Amino acid sequence: MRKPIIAGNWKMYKKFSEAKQFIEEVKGLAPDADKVDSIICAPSLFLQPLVQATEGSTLQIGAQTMHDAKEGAYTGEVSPVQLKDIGINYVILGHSERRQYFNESDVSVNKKVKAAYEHGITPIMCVGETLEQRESGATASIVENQVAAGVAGLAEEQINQLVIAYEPIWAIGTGKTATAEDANEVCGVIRKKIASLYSPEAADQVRIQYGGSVKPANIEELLGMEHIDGALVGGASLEADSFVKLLEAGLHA
Ligand SMILES: O=C[C@H](O)COP(=O)(O)O
Repeated sequence: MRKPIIAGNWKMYKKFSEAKQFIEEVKGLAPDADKVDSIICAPSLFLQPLVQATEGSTLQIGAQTMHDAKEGAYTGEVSPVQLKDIGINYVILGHSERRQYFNESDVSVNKKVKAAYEHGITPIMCVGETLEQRESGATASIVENQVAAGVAGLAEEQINQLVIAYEPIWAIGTGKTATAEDANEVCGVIRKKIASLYSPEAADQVRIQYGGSVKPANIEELLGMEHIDGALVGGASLEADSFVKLLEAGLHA
């Protein structure tokens, strides 16, 4: 049985005062860490104070991106060493917004995934198809290729720790959710790809989240699916009440 992982992705939302207020409201309500992994991926600017604010809580703070180099002349970037040093254990990599607006490619995502492992940070590696790709029947091949490129060169014991987020781009922030069956089917494709690249055991361990307009009203159905082990949530992670409901759904998955 794979432990559910519910991660909020705040993207570039919230002022610091709002972020702190949210953490104060949620930190005592996150489930036991042995039952659900509960994570908020906050803007880089807020990471260190939010890590401090969650000390002693099962709510963890994650990052939304990082550079693959451990240090260097990369103005504006944050390194895996810097993240680990302040207590960050999760990082979202290859989110479709990073691929679309910041030129991230399968190759750069793969470098970042490897760098995250080198520094003891668990990657949440995002994959997903556009509407055009879905309509042309290319979803499975697109997602399989993204997965294969993203994990290239990783050892099987690293794969066991991996989190993959399947986020159909057309469902992000649009209010359109993939049906639970469709989401499960693609998550199943991902699991099968991991089995073919590594082993059935690795495929059984890897955790796969669904992301794209997840909210309290639909999370239970999604988490009830065979291949969906969690959710990566944007909009519905911004309000404390709503995020707590998502965490509770993880507890009952
Ligand atoms: O990382 C989260 C996803 O982009 C989903 O965002 P959303 O829940 O607002 O659709």
